[in-house]
Amino acid sequence: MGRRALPKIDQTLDLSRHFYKVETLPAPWDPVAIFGREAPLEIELGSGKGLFLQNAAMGTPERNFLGVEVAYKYAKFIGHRLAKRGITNAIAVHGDGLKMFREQVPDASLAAVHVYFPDPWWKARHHKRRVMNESFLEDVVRTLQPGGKLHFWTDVKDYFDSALELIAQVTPLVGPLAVPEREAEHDLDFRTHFERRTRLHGEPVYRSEFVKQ
Ligand SMILES: C[S@@+](CC[C@H](N)C(=O)[O-])C[C@H]1O[C@@H](n2cnc3c(N)ncnc32)[C@H](O)[C@@H]1O
Repeated sequence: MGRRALPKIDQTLDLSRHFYKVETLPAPWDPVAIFGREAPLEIELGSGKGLFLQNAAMGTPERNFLGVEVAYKYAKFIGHRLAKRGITNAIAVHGDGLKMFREQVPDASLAAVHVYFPDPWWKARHHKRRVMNESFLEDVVRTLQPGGKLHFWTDVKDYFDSALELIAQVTPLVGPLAVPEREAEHDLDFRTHFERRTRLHGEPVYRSEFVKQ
């Protein structure tokens, strides 16, 4: 599926509290400096246009959310989206999420990791570029707190099956737990934009959830 152009953003809006670059995140890692409070932190890798971040932040105000997105214009668009709505418990970060996990996210610091509809890299010789790889999964296990969750959804059956096999092989995560499909109550009542598009096309979505014990 291709992507539509992004709506224009208001260049005068102050994004300084909602849009970061991986290199400008506080070092050492300090979510309190970003969010101004202590709260369970959830990270989404590959946030696209940011629907998950917006809905999750508004629906669970007692948690903090960080979305990392490698495409600059999407990351900035998300920052704008969050700033425009005055959301204080979510930020967008521009950069390589795999590198951020490897180099910056501390052990046992996360309540959840979310990966929704990652780029499928269809050709077998490109599968090594898939984000659900062994090294990232090791980082997920390392950075989740006990009881923390990994959420992985996709519309690509082959990616789903191979990622679940890899999770079983290389991690102690418990799952997959069943994630039932929910009826959408309004036009943006989907986990992400890609879930919305996939379901509006009448195609299946494969959902999984794992827990670190
Ligand atoms: C197919 S889109 C899905 C977007 C969104 N999760 C959704 O479901 O609507 C995958 C997104 O992952 C981003 N991405 C790919 N590799 C990444 C990485 N290493 N770090 C951060 N974002 C990444 C891409 O730029 C793209 O926006």
